[in-house]
Amino acid sequence: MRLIILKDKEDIGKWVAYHTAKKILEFKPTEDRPFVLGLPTGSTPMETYKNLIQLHKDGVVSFKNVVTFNMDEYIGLAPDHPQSYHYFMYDTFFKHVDAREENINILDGLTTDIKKTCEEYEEKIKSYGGIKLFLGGVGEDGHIAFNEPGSSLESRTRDKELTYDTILANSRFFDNDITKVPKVALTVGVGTLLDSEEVVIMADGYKKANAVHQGIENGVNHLCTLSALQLHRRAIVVVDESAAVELKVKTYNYFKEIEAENLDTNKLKEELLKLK
Ligand SMILES: N[C@@H]1[C@@H](O)[C@H](O)[C@@H](COP(=O)(O)O)O[C@@H]1O
Repeated sequence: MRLIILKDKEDIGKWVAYHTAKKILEFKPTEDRPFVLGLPTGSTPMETYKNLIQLHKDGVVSFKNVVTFNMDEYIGLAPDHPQSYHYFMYDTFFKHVDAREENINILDGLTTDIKKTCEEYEEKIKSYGGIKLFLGGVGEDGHIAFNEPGSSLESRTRDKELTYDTILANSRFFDNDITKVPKVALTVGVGTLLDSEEVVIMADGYKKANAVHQGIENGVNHLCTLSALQLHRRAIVVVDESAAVELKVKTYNYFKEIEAENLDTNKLKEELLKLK
């Protein structure tokens, strides 16, 4: 696992956007051979989307031949509900770039057949040969997507009951009223994420520091599904200084040192522009 420690959330957004655009450009996607990208919602990836949109506007990257699969969706929220992940994705990202409707995949929170919807999602991912790059955030308790503590590390796309902590944390998007937060969600599994060719998880702020510590310095454990990334061949965790405060000085120094060449976002952008 790589750990990239950057100054702040703005830098995380740049780093992850440049990294993502670089992967897309290197892949040279076409209609018949699209780049398959896994996408998250939440406040953490906002900066990444902002930077990806700018790169698109500057003519650096196109999403025309990028097929996307979103991580999760609340059960019971219609796509036009402002807090649904459908709405978030269009509002935050898709409507600002050249993504094609037929290439966008988001779990249907209004499905009447959960099992079928989840199986079809997995099948569709497979039909594209799997996900090249899955971006994600992390919950305060270390969950990735909606894989709450205790999720099987082999789990696939399914419905998942949300913990009280997650409901409480997400109530900030629902007028701080926990009764308005859906109690169940559809989510890709830990196994689904681990099957991706590369996974990049972002975390910023002190509230995520414990999750980062548990996920990186402790053993693989279903109580912190972020830690499952230790089993992944190509996992990158990108954090800011605040989210790194609970790491041991030794761990912090080690990753700062071995990644020293890879922390300069201006340099990353220059490298990206050379690929254009
Ligand atoms: N299902 C989402 C996760 O995918 C996200 O990583 C987490 C953190 O959200 P935020 O980035 O807003 O802190 O929230 C929700 O639980």
